[in-house]
Amino acid sequence: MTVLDSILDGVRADVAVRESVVDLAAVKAAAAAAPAPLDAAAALRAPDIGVIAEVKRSSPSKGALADIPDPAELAAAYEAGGARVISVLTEGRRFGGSLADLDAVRRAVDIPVLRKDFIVGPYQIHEARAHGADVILLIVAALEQSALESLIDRTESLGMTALVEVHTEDEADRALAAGAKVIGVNARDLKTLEVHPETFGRIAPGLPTETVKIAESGVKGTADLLAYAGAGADAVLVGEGLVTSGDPRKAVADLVNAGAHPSCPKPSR
Ligand SMILES: O=P(O)(O)OC[C@@H](O)[C@@H](O)c1c[nH]c2ccccc12
Repeated sequence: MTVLDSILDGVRADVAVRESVVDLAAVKAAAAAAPAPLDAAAALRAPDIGVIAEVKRSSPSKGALADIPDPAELAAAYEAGGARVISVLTEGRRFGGSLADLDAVRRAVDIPVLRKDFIVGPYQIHEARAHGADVILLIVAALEQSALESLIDRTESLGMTALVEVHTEDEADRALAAGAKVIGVNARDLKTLEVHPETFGRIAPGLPTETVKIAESGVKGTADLLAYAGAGADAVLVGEGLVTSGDPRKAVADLVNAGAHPSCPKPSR
């Protein structure tokens, strides 16, 4: 059993518990009553390299990264530093996140918010919307093709953006076949937890020009952002490098400024 499989087992158990308290009909009604979603795809397509800044307490590979007693304060610092989107991990068992974190961040910022979790079915998508998310993550390695397609459709029908995560060329082909418009290449293989920074440069050039391309994981500083930009990234998704920085506003601003500098390669759109 891979790490991903064991995470998914825990997620399914947790979703079943939540659904026994708030059923699908109720969560759909809450989603329908939420304020309209923001257009995250447009934000990510804007000129220069975008930064998606993540609220991340711990990870299966590194254990505890940061306490983050006040996720709203951290998210506000990210926004002030120029982040385009805030990513909030809501998986509890391995990443120490929660829907309460998502709520707190949603209240604290005016930019799009990504619910970062292991989505296994439609319930979590309506739940994400009900808690104010504008973007959700769909991990190709965790989903059958038919489920991937229907979850992308469900996301878009709620006015949200699906960030479809891939690790290999085959997964990228599956993402495109399922209709993904925003693709994240995760340098961390969720089956082995190893980071391979060259993965983005291998996969991104094969994606259509119009696809929004996000480089995920392993960004510690501006050199990493510049390398991903050179390989065609529209945006980078950064967790550990920000939560462990001591000054998250400055850490984001340094990345944003590097991505806006004339010497930084620009997205080819
Ligand atoms: O902390 P890092 O190396 O900057 O990585 C952030 C992000 O890419 C990572 O948290 C991530 C990418 N895809 C995921 C899927 C689930 C959980 C976490 C992730």
